[in-house]
Amino acid sequence: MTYLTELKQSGDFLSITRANEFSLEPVSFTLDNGTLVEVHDTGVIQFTPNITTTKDIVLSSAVHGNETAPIEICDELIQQIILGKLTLAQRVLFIFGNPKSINIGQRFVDENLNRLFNGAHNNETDNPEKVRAQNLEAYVRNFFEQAEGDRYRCHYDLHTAIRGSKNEKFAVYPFLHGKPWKKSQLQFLLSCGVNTVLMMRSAATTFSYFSSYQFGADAFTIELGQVKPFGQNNMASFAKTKATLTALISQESVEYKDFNASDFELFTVHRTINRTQEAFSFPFSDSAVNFTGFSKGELLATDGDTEYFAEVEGEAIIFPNANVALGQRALLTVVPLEVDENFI
Ligand SMILES: O=C(O)CCC(=O)N[C@@H](CCC(=O)O)C(=O)O
Ligand SMILES: [Zn+2]
Repeated sequence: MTYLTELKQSGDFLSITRANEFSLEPVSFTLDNGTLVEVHDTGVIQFTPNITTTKDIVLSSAVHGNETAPIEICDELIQQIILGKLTLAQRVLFIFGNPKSINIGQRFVDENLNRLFNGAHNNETDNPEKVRAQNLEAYVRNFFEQAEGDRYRCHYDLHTAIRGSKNEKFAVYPFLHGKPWKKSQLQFLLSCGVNTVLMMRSAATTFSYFSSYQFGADAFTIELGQVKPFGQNNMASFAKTKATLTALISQESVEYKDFNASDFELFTVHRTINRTQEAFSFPFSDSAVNFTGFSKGELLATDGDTEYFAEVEGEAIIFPNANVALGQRALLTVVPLEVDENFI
């Protein structure tokens, strides 16, 4: 096995992944502490401790290849596990989503991978991202379904945002189809340094929605800061996230700070604006940050002949991107949400 010796010695699964952009021969081996290591594919590595575990945890990064901070966090965790410096107490599946897009330093190669989940790939094979989405769905499904009994499932899909943000770290809570949001998850997020959460109000084709909807996992897209090239991330700003993830995977259980609604800024999606025309533009500059609020009646976007104006006072912009493919989301707007009876 060509890469096995290198992986055991260095723990550098990221470099092996980057050297194998589209596939990697599966291997498995056991660490001295008894943890089973299974490489399922390039960028997909599973750890199963040789003890009774209660949680199945998916940590994904590089679903967008230029979002490097999450990749660095997961790379460090994987190395620590393989080199025996971090002993796991739970089953963990790490995923580097799109290896070629890491290598070219771009959000994606042919198509945005994070719009292809939950079946949106249509089982088509016309580009590598569609193939990857199908394979990643299968790896996650196998990971969750091969563990027996009543187990806890979660999937944290780690990203960084294109723009700066008034609220530096924030999470997207996928649509739960009426099920209540969990305060315990907000406590986990707060421990990661994330105090801002957006509640989605419709189904999506994102990786986190897939795990939430299909497997009942506590799943989030987590935006940890702004996109930076490798080496330019201020890793100190991710210390709480890394420490919280480390505790999650290496402890039987984790205690978080008591829930207090005033610790959080919660938002709900007011609307989604898709780009339908080549001529799509925003009236604000590229330096306008996420969570910038607009006055009622202010122009938010122009899509061909259609102008979108803020419908409510303080309607705030999230993920504005005029360059998305036609038919895709170019802007979300959000309004504040109070903690109410929809939480357990
Ligand atoms: O900053 C941006 O414009 C995009 C950052 C990003 O990749 N966000 C995710 C959010 C996924 C979700 O809605 O759960 C994405 O757009 O895929
Ligand atoms: Zn992203």
